[in-house]
Amino acid sequence: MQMPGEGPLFAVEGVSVRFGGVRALEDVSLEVAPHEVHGVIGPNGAGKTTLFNVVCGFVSPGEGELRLRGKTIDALRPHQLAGHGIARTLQGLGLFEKMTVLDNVMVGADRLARAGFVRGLLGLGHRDDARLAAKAREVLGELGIESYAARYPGSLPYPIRKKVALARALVAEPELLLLDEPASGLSAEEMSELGEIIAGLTERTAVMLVEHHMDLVMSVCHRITVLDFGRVIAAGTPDEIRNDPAVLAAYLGDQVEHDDNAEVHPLVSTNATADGEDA
Ligand SMILES: Nc1ncnc2c1ncn2[C@@H]1O[C@H](COP(=O)(O)OP(=O)(O)OP(=O)(O)O)[C@@H](O)[C@H]1O
Repeated sequence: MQMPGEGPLFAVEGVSVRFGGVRALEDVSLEVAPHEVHGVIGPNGAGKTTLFNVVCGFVSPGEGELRLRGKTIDALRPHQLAGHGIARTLQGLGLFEKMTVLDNVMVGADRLARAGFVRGLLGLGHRDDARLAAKAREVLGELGIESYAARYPGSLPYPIRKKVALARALVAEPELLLLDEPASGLSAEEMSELGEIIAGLTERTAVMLVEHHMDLVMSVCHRITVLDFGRVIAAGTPDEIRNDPAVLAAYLGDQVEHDDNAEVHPLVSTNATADGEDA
């Protein structure tokens, strides 16, 4: 595993994406250090989802490149993420409704064992179900949901389903975990628990967090990259971002456009940000 001080684990370098005439991303660069929680924020339409999709391999950048441990990743495809030690959760959780929670998580481990990157499972044949199940149970236990192992996702409350999706990503022991709006649909209490979970992940993985909820971003991220109209307008620690005039201007502009009556500071209250909708 890469250690701190060895340079970025992951880098986006000069990425531009156009959809027809729309410039969704323009010369975007960012670096995620090992064991860092790196937030990506920005007003509506800033390009966050497009950037997440580039990093997941769903969208090919027209220009620029992605680098993992210093090496360029060419033409990243979604199914190759696992082999690179990258796992993700999406807004639509993508759980298999006819499989138990345990089986859903085992699918994550099994898929990644085949890709040859599950560090704790290296050397396993993918038929070694007992060890996969033990590993899956261990991660469910860490997230406090082992008691749901035999249940089916459809019968569970949404916050539990979200944890199942997170367990499925974590079971692979990724070096980089990509989270797309993990707080959407959660109550304040659940969000604060999520914050604790994310903060606790850094011993084992770096996290790139795309998120609307400012309280969560400010409390868990070591560094934040701010997009506006597809460009990086600021990057730094939460304190630097909170006080950055360009960031304030971008959020205030967005807030005025979307809510003429809003009087709340856009970078300190979740009320001032739009909620992402889960599929
Ligand atoms: N498939 C697409 N085709 C055309 N334009 C697109 C497409 N996807 C995104 N865009 C445009 O690219 C820009 C960036 O969109 P994106 O969804 O990445 O922003 P975002 O920051 O995730 O927004 P939000 O916070 O509202 O989800 C917007 O102008 C959007 O309309």
